[in-house]
Amino acid sequence: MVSRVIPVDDFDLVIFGATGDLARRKILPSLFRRFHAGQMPDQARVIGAARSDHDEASFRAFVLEALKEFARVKGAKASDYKAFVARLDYVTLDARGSEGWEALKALCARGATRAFYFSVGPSLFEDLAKRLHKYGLAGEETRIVVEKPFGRDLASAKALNAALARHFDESQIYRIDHYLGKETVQNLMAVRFGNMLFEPLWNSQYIDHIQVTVAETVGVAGRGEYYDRSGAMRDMVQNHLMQLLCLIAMEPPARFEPDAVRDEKLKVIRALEPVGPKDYVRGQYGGDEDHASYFDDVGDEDSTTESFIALKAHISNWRWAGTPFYLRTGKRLKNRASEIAVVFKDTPHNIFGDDAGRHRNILSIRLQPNEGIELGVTIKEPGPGGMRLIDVPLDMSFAEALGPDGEDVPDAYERLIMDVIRGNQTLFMRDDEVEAAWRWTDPIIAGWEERREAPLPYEPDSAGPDDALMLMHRDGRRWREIKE
Ligand SMILES: NC(=O)C1=CN([C@@H]2O[C@H](COP(=O)(O)OP(=O)(O)OC[C@H]3O[C@@H](n4cnc5c(N)ncnc54)[C@H](OP(=O)(O)O)[C@@H]3O)[C@@H](O)[C@H]2O)C=CC1
Ligand SMILES: O=C1O[C@H](COP(=O)(O)O)[C@@H](O)[C@H](O)[C@H]1O
Repeated sequence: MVSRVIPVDDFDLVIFGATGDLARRKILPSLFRRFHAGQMPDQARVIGAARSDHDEASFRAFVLEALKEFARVKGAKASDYKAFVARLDYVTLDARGSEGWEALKALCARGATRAFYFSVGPSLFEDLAKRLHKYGLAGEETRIVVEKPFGRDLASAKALNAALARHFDESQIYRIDHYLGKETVQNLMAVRFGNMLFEPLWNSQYIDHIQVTVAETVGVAGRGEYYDRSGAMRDMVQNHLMQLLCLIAMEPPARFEPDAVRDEKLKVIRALEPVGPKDYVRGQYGGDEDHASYFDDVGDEDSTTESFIALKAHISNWRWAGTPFYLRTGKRLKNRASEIAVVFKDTPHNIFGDDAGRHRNILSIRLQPNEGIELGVTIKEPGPGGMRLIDVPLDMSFAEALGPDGEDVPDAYERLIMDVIRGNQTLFMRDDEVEAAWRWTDPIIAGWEERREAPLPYEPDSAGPDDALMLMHRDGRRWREIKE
């Protein structure tokens, strides 16, 4: 089965920060993949903008190098790469000054769909918005894409929302959370709302608990300065894990449309109960002969920033009262594995007796690697040996479902950038959603800061601090293994 390519309108996409890490690793390779898939209209252009001095030719050469490193596209020929970079322009521009803006305006004068991707540090977001307005580039046809972090607390997020709102309507602002662009995450909605099978059981009457794990093997080297000011709570929980929790917990929206979906997500965030110190565990990775410690990576041995967090959240509403959501994420863990596990309750009565063995149904939604969805179902062990029960997976791996041409699942940025061009905000966060997420997160962080809590050390290549295991053990539950 080959995935369908839905054409988009002609566009000019300006990438502010086109020489930066995100542009090289994600944005430009994703655009190339869409180009190679035939989704970029003939006239569509990508315009890089940054302070670095490039002319068109040197920028194209720079992008070619980035694509060689980061865009592995099956079947792409040298001529495809060349044809793609022929669509690129470059403007040397300072977000804080006047250099380059008239040239950018001239390049954007042709009336195609126009999007500006703010792939620069957040301290420049307001400068960019102001100048887009000043140079007449903020008209209603314009869309802006804003990268994370969107604030570091409620106050800064509100200030940023207000600054953008001075120049753009909310319908023009695309706050990106790349987790929403992941194929499996969108499939979570398809599975929930496209099947009769799950939704009747999707509540605290049938679901014992939910686990969300986003485990990374990488440390914070290279991003230490940013990370040490953020920590796992701000870097991952407030945004990515929160979005996953919303999609699992929300009520069915009336339609798969931006405000219908975002209204439902907002209700979930607003229904989250406060989390006290007994319900979270923070950790920080140590080092060994093969790995630098967190202290080494950030260059500060007094840092109390967490590189791991596990917490138990409750949603106070009819659907979820009594079903805990356990979330954990961390760096330098034993495997890179992200999964949502929906653990159903035991059957109300065991007709087979204790000796037969008993298994719970677990719906596992694997975000990465090996994207797919697996449902653990209890069956009889084959053979004449009596009624022994075993757990077998009903497995839907996306690579298989997509067929030989679709083995590499599209990158989240591919989907999200095309949604910007299509003008579809469904998978982007609205201002009130981001603020509500900070409103829940802030007191948790303020609590540990007031109590001057230091994170617990954990071994590299482990599952995090042992206390994180206890968070579930004391409830008579356990984390699923972090395995690739
Ligand atoms: N890298 C990643 O994996 C991720 C990044 N993000 C977010 O994306 C954004 C970009 O991150 P990243 O690419 O890593 O950052 P980098 O520091 O690698 O790149 C920053 C870019 O901004 C440009 N820039 C800096 N100052 C100015 C200025 N005054 N005027 C115009 N351009 C300027 C730089 O180019 P020059 O010096 O030539 O001007 C460069 O192209 C940040 O908000 C980050 O938080 C979010 C998720 C993941
Ligand atoms: O936004 C971020 O996400 C990455 C993890 O993204 P993934 O798609 O590789 O799961 C994380 O490493 C980074 O710290 C964070 O800023």
